[in-house]
Amino acid sequence: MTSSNETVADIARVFRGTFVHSTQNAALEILEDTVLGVDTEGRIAFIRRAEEVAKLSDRWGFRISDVRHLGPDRFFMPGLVDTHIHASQYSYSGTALDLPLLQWLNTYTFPIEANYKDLDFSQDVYTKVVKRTLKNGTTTACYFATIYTDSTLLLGEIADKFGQRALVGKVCMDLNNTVQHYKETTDHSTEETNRFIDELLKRKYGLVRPVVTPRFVISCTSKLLDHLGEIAKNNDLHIQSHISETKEEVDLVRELFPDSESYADVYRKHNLLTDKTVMAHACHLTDSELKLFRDTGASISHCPNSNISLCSGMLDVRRVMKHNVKLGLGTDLAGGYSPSMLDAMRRTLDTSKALTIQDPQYKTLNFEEVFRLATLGGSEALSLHDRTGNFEVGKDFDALLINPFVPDSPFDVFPNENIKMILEKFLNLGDDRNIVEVYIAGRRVVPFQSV
Ligand SMILES: Nc1nc2[nH]cnc2c(=O)[nH]1
Ligand SMILES: [Zn+2]
Repeated sequence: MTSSNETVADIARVFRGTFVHSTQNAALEILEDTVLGVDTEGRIAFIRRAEEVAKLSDRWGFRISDVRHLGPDRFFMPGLVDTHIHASQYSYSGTALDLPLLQWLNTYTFPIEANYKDLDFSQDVYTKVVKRTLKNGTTTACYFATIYTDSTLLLGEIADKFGQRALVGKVCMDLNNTVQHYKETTDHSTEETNRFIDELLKRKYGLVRPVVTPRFVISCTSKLLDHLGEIAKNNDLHIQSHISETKEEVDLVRELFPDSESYADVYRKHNLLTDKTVMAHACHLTDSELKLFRDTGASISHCPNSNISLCSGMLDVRRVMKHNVKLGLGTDLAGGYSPSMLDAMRRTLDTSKALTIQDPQYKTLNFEEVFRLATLGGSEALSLHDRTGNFEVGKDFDALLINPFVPDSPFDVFPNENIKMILEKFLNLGDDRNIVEVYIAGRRVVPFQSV
Protein backbone atom coordinates (compact mmCIF):
# COMPACT_ATOMS: atom_id res chain seq x y z
CA MET A 1 0.00 0.00 0.00
CA THR A 2 1.12 3.55 -0.56
CA SER A 3 0.52 6.70 1.37
CA SER A 4 -0.90 8.48 -1.69
CA ASN A 5 -3.66 7.43 -4.07
CA GLU A 6 -1.14 6.98 -6.85
CA THR A 7 -0.97 3.36 -8.02
CA VAL A 8 2.52 1.89 -8.02
CA ALA A 9 3.72 -1.50 -9.19
CA ASP A 10 4.25 -4.26 -6.67
CA ILE A 11 7.86 -4.74 -5.69
CA ALA A 12 9.35 -8.21 -6.04
CA ARG A 13 12.94 -7.60 -4.88
CA VAL A 14 14.96 -4.83 -3.29
CA PHE A 15 18.77 -4.84 -3.18
CA ARG A 16 21.06 -2.57 -1.20
CA GLY A 17 24.72 -2.13 -2.04
CA THR A 18 26.99 -1.03 -4.88
CA PHE A 19 25.86 -0.78 -8.50
CA VAL A 20 28.11 0.08 -11.45
CA HIS A 21 26.85 0.92 -14.92
CA SER A 22 27.17 3.25 -17.91
CA THR A 23 24.88 6.16 -18.69
CA GLN A 24 24.48 8.50 -21.65
CA ASN A 25 26.90 10.87 -19.96
CA ALA A 26 29.34 8.58 -18.20
CA ALA A 27 31.12 5.44 -19.39
CA LEU A 28 31.30 4.38 -15.75
CA GLU A 29 29.03 5.49 -12.93
CA ILE A 30 29.60 3.94 -9.52
CA LEU A 31 26.66 4.07 -7.14
CA GLU A 32 27.64 3.07 -3.63
CA ASP A 33 25.19 2.45 -0.80
CA THR A 34 22.24 2.47 -3.14
CA VAL A 35 18.87 0.71 -3.09
CA LEU A 36 17.33 -0.72 -6.24
CA GLY A 37 13.79 -2.08 -6.44
CA VAL A 38 12.55 -4.53 -9.05
CA ASP A 39 8.82 -4.77 -9.69
CA THR A 40 6.84 -7.92 -10.34
CA GLU A 41 7.17 -7.32 -14.10
CA GLY A 42 10.96 -7.51 -13.74
CA ARG A 43 11.48 -3.79 -14.27
CA ILE A 44 13.57 -1.40 -12.23
CA ALA A 45 11.08 0.58 -10.16
CA PHE A 46 13.56 2.80 -8.35
CA ILE A 47 17.27 3.30 -7.79
CA ARG A 48 18.03 5.75 -5.00
CA ARG A 49 20.48 6.58 -2.24
CA ALA A 50 20.12 4.11 0.63
CA GLU A 51 19.33 6.87 3.11
CA GLU A 52 15.93 7.10 1.39
CA VAL A 53 15.05 3.49 2.14
CA ALA A 54 12.40 4.27 4.76
CA LYS A 55 10.67 6.72 2.44
CA LEU A 56 10.87 4.21 -0.43
CA SER A 57 9.48 1.43 1.74
CA ASP A 58 6.54 3.64 2.58
CA ARG A 59 5.90 4.65 -1.04
CA TRP A 60 6.40 1.23 -2.64
CA GLY A 61 5.07 -0.95 0.14
CA PHE A 62 7.99 -3.31 0.73
CA ARG A 63 9.29 -4.32 4.14
CA ILE A 64 12.71 -2.95 5.07
CA SER A 65 13.51 -6.36 6.54
CA ASP A 66 13.07 -7.84 3.04
CA VAL A 67 15.84 -5.69 1.57
CA ARG A 68 18.75 -7.88 0.52
CA HIS A 69 22.11 -6.42 1.53
CA LEU A 70 24.97 -7.18 -0.85
CA GLY A 71 27.56 -6.29 1.74
CA PRO A 72 30.89 -4.62 0.98
CA ASP A 73 32.26 -7.53 -1.03
CA ARG A 74 29.82 -7.77 -3.91
CA PHE A 75 28.38 -5.46 -6.54
CA PHE A 76 25.89 -5.48 -9.39
CA MET A 77 26.74 -4.59 -12.98
CA PRO A 78 24.45 -4.70 -16.03
CA GLY A 79 24.17 -7.95 -17.96
CA LEU A 80 26.47 -8.31 -20.97
CA VAL A 81 25.11 -7.94 -24.49
CA ASP A 82 26.61 -10.21 -27.14
CA THR A 83 25.61 -8.51 -30.39
CA HIS A 84 26.89 -11.31 -32.64
CA ILE A 85 27.22 -15.02 -31.86
CA HIS A 86 26.79 -18.15 -33.99
CA ALA A 87 25.07 -20.64 -31.66
CA SER A 88 25.60 -23.32 -34.30
CA GLN A 89 29.37 -22.90 -34.21
CA TYR A 90 29.70 -23.49 -30.47
CA SER A 91 30.51 -27.19 -30.96
CA TYR A 92 33.88 -26.48 -32.56
CA SER A 93 34.79 -23.26 -30.78
CA GLY A 94 38.43 -23.25 -29.75
CA THR A 95 39.49 -25.18 -32.85
CA ALA A 96 39.82 -24.61 -36.59
CA LEU A 97 41.37 -21.16 -36.48
CA ASP A 98 44.04 -21.74 -39.11
CA LEU A 99 42.38 -20.47 -42.28
CA PRO A 100 41.23 -17.10 -43.62
CA LEU A 101 37.50 -16.41 -43.61
CA LEU A 102 36.30 -17.73 -46.97
CA GLN A 103 38.33 -20.95 -46.75
CA TRP A 104 37.36 -21.29 -43.09
CA LEU A 105 33.66 -21.12 -44.01
CA ASN A 106 34.01 -23.77 -46.72
CA THR A 107 36.28 -26.09 -44.78
CA TYR A 108 34.81 -26.05 -41.29
CA THR A 109 31.69 -23.95 -40.92
CA PHE A 110 29.35 -25.03 -43.69
CA PRO A 111 29.90 -28.80 -43.24
CA ILE A 112 29.28 -28.46 -39.49
CA GLU A 113 26.21 -26.23 -39.83
CA ALA A 114 24.72 -28.84 -42.17
CA ASN A 115 24.49 -31.19 -39.14
CA TYR A 116 21.77 -29.05 -37.58
CA LYS A 117 19.14 -30.75 -39.70
CA ASP A 118 19.34 -33.24 -36.84
CA LEU A 119 17.22 -31.96 -33.96
CA ASP A 120 18.92 -34.10 -31.29
CA PHE A 121 22.30 -32.67 -32.23
CA SER A 122 20.78 -29.17 -32.27
CA GLN A 123 19.20 -29.69 -28.85
CA ASP A 124 22.51 -30.74 -27.33
CA VAL A 125 24.64 -27.92 -28.74
CA TYR A 126 22.04 -25.17 -28.30
CA THR A 127 21.40 -26.13 -24.68
CA LYS A 128 25.12 -26.02 -24.01
CA VAL A 129 25.70 -22.66 -25.71
CA VAL A 130 22.78 -20.98 -23.96
CA LYS A 131 23.94 -22.28 -20.57
CA ARG A 132 27.58 -21.42 -21.23
CA THR A 133 26.83 -17.86 -22.29
CA LEU A 134 24.42 -17.31 -19.38
CA LYS A 135 27.04 -18.52 -16.90
CA ASN A 136 29.43 -16.04 -18.44
CA GLY A 137 26.99 -13.19 -17.96
CA THR A 138 25.46 -12.82 -21.42
CA THR A 139 21.95 -11.66 -20.63
CA THR A 140 21.20 -10.65 -24.23
CA ALA A 141 22.44 -12.59 -27.25
CA CYS A 142 21.94 -11.91 -30.95
CA TYR A 143 22.20 -15.39 -32.43
CA PHE A 144 22.86 -16.81 -35.87
CA ALA A 145 21.58 -20.39 -36.05
CA THR A 146 21.56 -22.29 -39.39
CA ILE A 147 19.37 -22.55 -42.51
CA TYR A 148 17.12 -25.13 -40.79
CA THR A 149 13.89 -23.62 -39.49
CA ASP A 150 12.84 -26.25 -36.94
CA SER A 151 16.28 -26.41 -35.44
CA THR A 152 16.38 -22.61 -35.20
CA LEU A 153 12.98 -22.61 -33.50
CA LEU A 154 14.50 -25.02 -31.00
CA LEU A 155 17.22 -22.46 -30.22
CA GLY A 156 14.47 -19.94 -29.49
CA GLU A 157 12.70 -22.44 -27.26
CA ILE A 158 15.89 -23.18 -25.31
CA ALA A 159 16.75 -19.49 -24.84
CA ASP A 160 13.20 -18.96 -23.55
CA LYS A 161 13.41 -21.96 -21.22
CA PHE A 162 16.60 -20.69 -19.61
CA GLY A 163 15.35 -17.10 -19.56
CA GLN A 164 17.90 -15.51 -21.89
CA ARG A 165 16.96 -12.40 -23.85
CA ALA A 166 17.66 -13.32 -27.45
CA LEU A 167 17.32 -12.32 -31.05
CA VAL A 168 17.32 -15.54 -33.03
CA GLY A 169 18.03 -15.76 -36.74
CA LYS A 170 17.35 -18.50 -39.26
CA VAL A 171 20.29 -18.14 -41.63
CA CYS A 172 19.40 -17.43 -45.27
CA MET A 173 21.71 -18.44 -48.10
CA ASP A 174 20.87 -19.45 -51.65
CA LEU A 175 24.45 -19.41 -52.96
CA ASN A 176 27.13 -21.90 -51.97
CA ASN A 177 29.45 -23.25 -54.62
CA THR A 178 31.70 -25.32 -52.44
CA VAL A 179 29.41 -27.13 -49.99
CA GLN A 180 26.50 -27.70 -52.37
CA HIS A 181 24.21 -29.42 -49.88
CA TYR A 182 24.31 -26.50 -47.45
CA LYS A 183 22.12 -23.96 -49.23
CA GLU A 184 18.47 -23.27 -50.04
CA THR A 185 16.62 -22.25 -53.16
CA THR A 186 15.61 -18.61 -53.18
CA ASP A 187 11.92 -19.43 -52.76
CA HIS A 188 12.51 -21.96 -49.99
CA SER A 189 14.66 -19.49 -48.07
CA THR A 190 11.95 -16.83 -48.31
CA GLU A 191 9.13 -19.21 -47.39
CA GLU A 192 11.04 -20.69 -44.49
CA THR A 193 11.96 -17.25 -43.19
CA ASN A 194 8.27 -16.37 -43.16
CA ARG A 195 7.43 -19.64 -41.45
CA PHE A 196 10.17 -19.12 -38.88
CA ILE A 197 8.98 -15.61 -38.03
CA ASP A 198 5.30 -16.60 -37.85
CA GLU A 199 5.99 -19.63 -35.70
CA LEU A 200 8.37 -17.86 -33.31
CA LEU A 201 6.02 -14.90 -32.85
CA LYS A 202 3.08 -17.25 -32.32
CA ARG A 203 4.84 -18.78 -29.34
CA LYS A 204 4.80 -15.39 -27.59
CA TYR A 205 8.09 -15.82 -25.77
CA GLY A 206 8.59 -12.77 -23.58
CA LEU A 207 12.25 -12.15 -24.37
CA VAL A 208 12.96 -14.03 -27.61
CA ARG A 209 12.42 -12.34 -30.97
CA PRO A 210 13.19 -13.27 -34.59
CA VAL A 211 15.88 -11.46 -36.57
CA VAL A 212 16.06 -11.51 -40.37
CA THR A 213 19.42 -13.07 -41.22
CA PRO A 214 20.95 -13.00 -44.69
CA ARG A 215 24.32 -14.71 -44.10
CA PHE A 216 26.26 -12.08 -46.13
CA VAL A 217 26.19 -10.70 -49.65
CA ILE A 218 28.39 -13.46 -51.06
CA SER A 219 25.92 -16.17 -49.95
CA CYS A 220 22.74 -14.48 -51.22
CA THR A 221 21.29 -13.59 -54.60
CA SER A 222 19.98 -10.09 -55.13
CA LYS A 223 16.47 -11.56 -55.31
CA LEU A 224 16.80 -13.18 -51.90
CA LEU A 225 18.22 -9.99 -50.38
CA ASP A 226 15.23 -8.12 -51.82
CA HIS A 227 12.76 -10.56 -50.28
CA LEU A 228 14.47 -10.39 -46.90
CA GLY A 229 14.49 -6.59 -46.92
CA GLU A 230 10.78 -6.65 -47.63
CA ILE A 231 10.02 -9.20 -44.92
CA ALA A 232 11.94 -7.14 -42.35
CA LYS A 233 10.15 -3.97 -43.39
CA ASN A 234 6.66 -5.46 -43.42
CA ASN A 235 7.11 -6.99 -39.97
CA ASP A 236 9.27 -4.24 -38.41
CA LEU A 237 11.96 -6.76 -37.57
CA HIS A 238 15.61 -6.71 -36.62
CA ILE A 239 18.17 -7.57 -39.31
CA GLN A 240 21.65 -9.02 -38.87
CA SER A 241 24.42 -9.93 -41.27
CA HIS A 242 28.16 -9.55 -41.89
CA ILE A 243 29.98 -6.76 -43.69
CA SER A 244 33.57 -5.99 -44.74
CA GLU A 245 35.19 -8.55 -42.50
CA THR A 246 38.10 -9.20 -44.88
CA LYS A 247 39.53 -7.40 -47.90
CA GLU A 248 39.09 -10.53 -50.04
CA GLU A 249 35.37 -10.51 -49.23
CA VAL A 250 35.07 -6.78 -50.05
CA ASP A 251 36.75 -7.37 -53.44
CA LEU A 252 34.41 -10.23 -54.22
CA VAL A 253 31.33 -8.15 -53.38
CA ARG A 254 32.63 -5.40 -55.70
CA GLU A 255 32.87 -7.98 -58.50
CA LEU A 256 29.41 -9.38 -57.78
CA PHE A 257 27.70 -5.97 -57.59
CA PRO A 258 29.68 -3.69 -59.92
CA ASP A 259 26.80 -1.20 -60.07
CA SER A 260 26.73 -0.61 -56.33
CA GLU A 261 28.85 2.13 -54.83
CA SER A 262 30.05 -0.03 -51.97
CA TYR A 263 29.41 -3.14 -49.89
CA ALA A 264 27.16 -1.14 -47.56
CA ASP A 265 25.34 0.25 -50.58
CA VAL A 266 24.38 -3.29 -51.63
CA TYR A 267 22.60 -3.80 -48.32
CA ARG A 268 21.04 -0.33 -48.51
CA LYS A 269 19.65 -0.97 -51.98
CA HIS A 270 17.94 -4.11 -50.66
CA ASN A 271 16.41 -2.26 -47.68
CA LEU A 272 18.64 -4.11 -45.26
CA LEU A 273 20.27 -1.10 -43.58
CA THR A 274 17.78 0.19 -41.02
CA ASP A 275 17.86 1.39 -37.43
CA LYS A 276 17.22 -2.23 -36.41
CA THR A 277 20.17 -3.62 -38.39
CA VAL A 278 23.35 -4.91 -36.79
CA MET A 279 26.28 -5.78 -39.06
CA ALA A 280 29.19 -7.80 -37.76
CA HIS A 281 32.85 -6.81 -38.25
CA ALA A 282 32.93 -3.75 -40.56
CA CYS A 283 36.74 -3.74 -40.38
CA HIS A 284 37.23 -2.29 -43.85
CA LEU A 285 34.39 0.22 -44.28
CA THR A 286 35.09 3.52 -46.03
CA ASP A 287 34.09 6.89 -44.60
CA SER A 288 31.12 7.10 -46.95
CA GLU A 289 29.94 3.66 -45.81
CA LEU A 290 30.20 4.74 -42.18
CA LYS A 291 28.15 7.79 -43.11
CA LEU A 292 25.54 5.47 -44.59
CA PHE A 293 25.45 3.56 -41.30
CA ARG A 294 25.03 6.82 -39.43
CA ASP A 295 22.28 8.05 -41.76
CA THR A 296 20.28 4.81 -41.68
CA GLY A 297 20.82 4.16 -37.95
CA ALA A 298 22.41 0.77 -38.62
CA SER A 299 24.94 -0.44 -36.09
CA ILE A 300 28.20 -2.39 -35.96
CA SER A 301 29.09 -5.43 -33.89
CA HIS A 302 32.81 -5.38 -33.16
CA CYS A 303 34.14 -8.94 -32.87
CA PRO A 304 37.83 -8.60 -32.08
CA ASN A 305 38.61 -12.20 -31.12
CA SER A 306 37.31 -13.38 -34.49
CA ASN A 307 39.06 -10.60 -36.39
CA ILE A 308 42.39 -11.57 -34.85
CA SER A 309 41.83 -15.36 -34.92
CA LEU A 310 40.98 -15.39 -38.64
CA CYS A 311 43.47 -12.58 -39.42
CA SER A 312 40.60 -10.56 -40.90
CA GLY A 313 41.44 -7.01 -39.88
CA MET A 314 41.33 -4.57 -36.99
CA LEU A 315 38.30 -2.36 -36.50
CA ASP A 316 39.17 1.22 -35.58
CA VAL A 317 36.56 1.76 -32.88
CA ARG A 318 37.47 5.45 -32.43
CA ARG A 319 36.75 6.07 -36.10
CA VAL A 320 33.35 4.39 -35.78
CA MET A 321 32.57 6.49 -32.70
CA LYS A 322 33.66 9.68 -34.51
CA HIS A 323 31.11 8.89 -37.21
CA ASN A 324 28.46 8.51 -34.50
CA VAL A 325 27.65 4.97 -35.57
CA LYS A 326 26.13 2.73 -32.89
CA LEU A 327 28.55 0.06 -31.73
CA GLY A 328 28.42 -3.07 -29.57
CA LEU A 329 30.71 -6.04 -28.98
CA GLY A 330 30.32 -9.63 -30.15
CA THR A 331 32.05 -12.93 -29.54
CA ASP A 332 31.37 -14.19 -33.10
CA LEU A 333 31.73 -17.79 -31.99
CA ALA A 334 33.41 -19.73 -33.51
CA GLY A 335 35.52 -17.38 -35.65
CA GLY A 336 36.12 -15.99 -32.19
CA TYR A 337 37.11 -18.85 -29.89
CA SER A 338 35.63 -17.57 -26.63
CA PRO A 339 31.93 -17.58 -25.66
CA SER A 340 32.62 -14.96 -22.99
CA MET A 341 31.94 -11.27 -23.39
CA LEU A 342 34.71 -10.66 -20.86
CA ASP A 343 37.03 -11.99 -23.54
CA ALA A 344 35.41 -9.70 -26.13
CA MET A 345 36.18 -6.73 -23.88
CA ARG A 346 39.80 -7.81 -23.43
CA ARG A 347 40.33 -8.37 -27.15
CA THR A 348 38.76 -4.96 -27.83
CA LEU A 349 41.40 -3.40 -25.61
CA ASP A 350 44.17 -5.49 -27.24
CA THR A 351 43.09 -4.42 -30.73
CA SER A 352 42.97 -0.80 -29.66
CA LYS A 353 46.49 -1.15 -28.24
CA ALA A 354 47.71 -2.78 -31.46
CA LEU A 355 46.42 0.29 -33.31
CA THR A 356 48.36 2.47 -30.87
CA ILE A 357 51.50 0.40 -31.47
CA GLN A 358 51.08 1.07 -35.21
CA ASP A 359 50.43 4.76 -34.57
CA PRO A 360 51.50 6.17 -31.20
CA GLN A 361 49.16 9.15 -31.75
CA TYR A 362 46.17 6.77 -31.69
CA LYS A 363 44.15 7.23 -28.50
CA THR A 364 43.77 3.77 -26.97
CA LEU A 365 40.34 2.87 -25.59
CA ASN A 366 40.14 2.64 -21.81
CA PHE A 367 38.40 -0.06 -19.80
CA GLU A 368 35.47 2.19 -18.92
CA GLU A 369 34.72 2.79 -22.60
CA VAL A 370 34.89 -0.93 -23.32
CA PHE A 371 32.61 -1.67 -20.35
CA ARG A 372 30.12 0.72 -21.91
CA LEU A 373 30.36 -1.01 -25.31
CA ALA A 374 29.68 -4.42 -23.74
CA THR A 375 26.57 -3.22 -21.89
CA LEU A 376 24.75 -0.02 -22.88
CA GLY A 377 26.50 0.16 -26.27
CA GLY A 378 25.37 -3.36 -27.12
CA SER A 379 21.79 -2.59 -26.14
CA GLU A 380 21.86 0.49 -28.39
CA ALA A 381 23.38 -1.50 -31.25
CA LEU A 382 20.46 -3.94 -31.00
CA SER A 383 17.90 -1.16 -30.53
CA LEU A 384 16.97 -2.69 -27.19
CA HIS A 385 18.19 0.23 -25.07
CA ASP A 386 14.68 1.06 -23.90
CA ARG A 387 14.57 -2.41 -22.30
CA THR A 388 18.13 -3.17 -21.13
CA GLY A 389 21.75 -1.97 -20.95
CA ASN A 390 21.93 -0.17 -17.61
CA PHE A 391 20.11 0.45 -14.33
CA GLU A 392 17.69 3.15 -15.42
CA VAL A 393 14.20 3.19 -13.94
CA GLY A 394 11.74 1.51 -16.30
CA LYS A 395 14.26 -0.83 -17.90
CA ASP A 396 14.27 -4.55 -17.20
CA PHE A 397 16.56 -5.66 -14.39
CA ASP A 398 19.28 -7.48 -16.39
CA ALA A 399 22.16 -7.77 -13.98
CA LEU A 400 25.19 -9.71 -12.84
CA LEU A 401 26.05 -10.07 -9.18
CA ILE A 402 29.84 -10.04 -9.00
CA ASN A 403 31.74 -11.52 -6.09
CA PRO A 404 35.47 -10.79 -6.37
CA PHE A 405 36.06 -12.81 -3.20
CA VAL A 406 34.71 -16.23 -4.18
CA PRO A 407 37.02 -18.88 -2.73
CA ASP A 408 38.36 -19.95 -6.13
CA SER A 409 38.52 -16.44 -7.61
CA PRO A 410 41.04 -16.14 -10.45
CA PHE A 411 42.33 -12.83 -9.03
CA ASP A 412 43.15 -11.30 -5.67
CA VAL A 413 41.95 -8.10 -4.09
CA PHE A 414 44.15 -6.19 -1.69
CA PRO A 415 43.23 -3.76 1.11
CA ASN A 416 42.44 -0.20 0.03
CA GLU A 417 41.50 -1.16 -3.50
CA ASN A 418 38.43 0.82 -4.48
CA ILE A 419 35.46 -0.46 -6.46
CA LYS A 420 36.79 1.01 -9.72
CA MET A 421 40.02 -0.97 -9.37
CA ILE A 422 38.14 -4.11 -8.41
CA LEU A 423 35.85 -3.75 -11.43
CA GLU A 424 38.89 -3.30 -13.69
CA LYS A 425 40.47 -6.43 -12.19
CA PHE A 426 37.27 -8.40 -12.70
CA LEU A 427 36.95 -7.26 -16.32
CA ASN A 428 40.58 -8.15 -17.07
CA LEU A 429 41.07 -11.20 -14.87
CA GLY A 430 37.71 -12.48 -13.69
CA ASP A 431 35.58 -15.28 -15.05
CA ASP A 432 32.29 -17.08 -14.51
CA ARG A 433 33.33 -18.08 -10.98
CA ASN A 434 32.95 -14.44 -10.00
CA ILE A 435 29.50 -14.13 -11.65
CA VAL A 436 27.56 -15.61 -8.77
CA GLU A 437 24.04 -14.67 -9.89
CA VAL A 438 22.55 -13.57 -13.20
CA TYR A 439 19.17 -11.80 -13.49
CA ILE A 440 17.19 -11.23 -16.68
CA ALA A 441 14.01 -9.16 -16.56
CA GLY A 442 14.07 -9.59 -12.79
CA ARG A 443 14.21 -13.39 -12.88
CA ARG A 444 17.26 -15.12 -11.42
CA VAL A 445 18.52 -17.41 -14.19
CA VAL A 446 21.96 -18.34 -12.76
CA PRO A 447 22.53 -20.48 -10.75
CA PHE A 448 20.38 -22.65 -13.01
CA GLN A 449 17.13 -24.06 -11.69
CA SER A 450 17.06 -27.82 -11.98
CA VAL A 451 15.47 -27.99 -15.46
N1 LIG B 1 33.05 -14.77 -38.92
C1 LIG B 1 32.12 -15.16 -39.78
N2 LIG B 1 31.95 -14.45 -40.88
C2 LIG B 1 31.00 -14.85 -41.76
N3 LIG B 1 30.62 -14.32 -42.92
C3 LIG B 1 29.64 -15.11 -43.40
N4 LIG B 1 29.37 -16.12 -42.57
C4 LIG B 1 30.21 -15.98 -41.53
C5 LIG B 1 30.42 -16.74 -40.34
O1 LIG B 1 29.77 -17.75 -40.07
N5 LIG B 1 31.40 -16.28 -39.51
ZN1 LIG C 1 29.65 -14.00 -37.66
